[in-house]
Amino acid sequence: MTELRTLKVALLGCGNVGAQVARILIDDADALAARTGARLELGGIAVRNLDAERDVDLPQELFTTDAETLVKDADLVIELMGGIEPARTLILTAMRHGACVVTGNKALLAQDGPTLYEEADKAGVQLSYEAAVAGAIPILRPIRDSLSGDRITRVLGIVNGTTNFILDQMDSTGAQFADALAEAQRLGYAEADPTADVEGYDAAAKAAILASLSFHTRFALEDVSCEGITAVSAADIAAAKEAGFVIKLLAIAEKLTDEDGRTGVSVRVHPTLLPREHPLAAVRGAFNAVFIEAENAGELMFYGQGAGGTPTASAVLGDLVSAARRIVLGGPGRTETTTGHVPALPIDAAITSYYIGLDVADQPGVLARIAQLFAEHGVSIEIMRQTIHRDADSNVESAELRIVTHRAREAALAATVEAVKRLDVINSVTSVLRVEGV
Ligand SMILES: NC(=O)C1=CN([C@@H]2O[C@H](COP(=O)(O)OP(=O)(O)OC[C@H]3O[C@@H](n4cnc5c(N)ncnc54)[C@H](O)[C@@H]3O)[C@@H](O)[C@H]2O)C=CC1
Ligand SMILES: N[C@@H](CC=O)C(=O)O
Ligand code: NA
Repeated sequence: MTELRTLKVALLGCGNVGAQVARILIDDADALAARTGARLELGGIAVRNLDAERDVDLPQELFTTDAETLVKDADLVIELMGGIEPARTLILTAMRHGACVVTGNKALLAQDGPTLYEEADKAGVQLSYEAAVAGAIPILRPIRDSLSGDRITRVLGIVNGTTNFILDQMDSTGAQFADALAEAQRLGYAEADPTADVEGYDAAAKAAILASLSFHTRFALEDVSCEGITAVSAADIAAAKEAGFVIKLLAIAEKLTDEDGRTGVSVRVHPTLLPREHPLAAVRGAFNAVFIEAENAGELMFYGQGAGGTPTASAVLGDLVSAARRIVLGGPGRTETTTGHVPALPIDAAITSYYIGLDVADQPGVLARIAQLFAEHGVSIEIMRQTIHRDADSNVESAELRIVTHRAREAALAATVEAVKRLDVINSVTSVLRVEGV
């Protein structure tokens, strides 16, 4: 049998994902070599603290605090430190020294992707990041390769495991937000700073990557309209449940034409009501799922574990083997194309439905006045439900109104809500959430 060549792998970071990647590289070395056509030798692991406790038992001699020397001497570099610096500089150094890079760092890609893609092109190396979006789910490669002969029109997905876990726990067990978040952190789903998860920034970074690959145009974080789940209350979840909906944090990227006839892409992240029978409503715990609509393929759905050390390591290893195979064959291949030039549209151009909860005075004519305001703004009502409450002490009656609208422009919906707030019969607007799938 011919001797296989050896490719040197440098690993940066040994946390939730990095430790699992190191374990698989060592335990499955023979199988990986057979699939790659080269031996993938783990040359070193850059860490901050040589003596830190790790999830996995790894040979101590692999650890180093000198990440720079490690990347300069590698054929393949895996960046799993997270954050912007020093990850950015180390990736650039690795590529300038001829190494292909695999990363899961969506925050860095969303902030400074173009610099990294340009450097990869210039250096003739591959930059792969399947782990950065929806963890283990193969989603970027299908968009980039399998669908490269089609035109994607819409991407809709649950791409953050932590927030899906929290919303699911609140929906199914009545858990408090803080307890559900602590459990997600314990299970290794949450980012080092969970603000990125609960405020929607992590999903927004993934939405920017999905939109860029789907529409062949570079979209940055600032092109994404972003709303997290911190304002979603237990009352919102209970009201949604009673009306037959579930609340999910969705990332949406879709091609639209705005009121001026300009075609662009609306990229957004926000809590969304979905009918309980919608396929995305069945995505539980930290699982992720992404729907893609393409002109010729029609509807496609990708489902699996979107977070956690071991599942995410699977995506990293897939990228590593693919990059190593290309080295063996000679040539980096093409990692992304930016041939399109579609603008990012503001949130006002989005077309969606709204769920609106109102606390109103129980007087004759109130419903008619509210319905008239909706009609004046060109927003049609699909469902209107009223529940009467009587305060036992004061004996005063008030009414709780729940309205679901038909699809309309976001700008018209927002203007309707503002006008409703000004009506003297409105005590308060208790919730405003977007609805998909009706
Ligand atoms: N945990 C998950 O489910 C997923 C994580 N990711 C991404 O993968 C990357 C890694 O995530 P985790 O493993 O969860 O993070 P983590 O926080 O568990 O691990 C990062 C490790 O890198 C080390 N590190 C940070 N700066 C360093 C430096 N300057 N030099 C040496 N070591 C350094 C930290 O000490 C830590 O051990 C992040 O970019 C994250 O966004 C992507 C998909 C899923
Ligand atoms: N914090 C992220 C990890 C994966 O990207 C999540 O919860 O989905
Ligand atoms: Na993925």
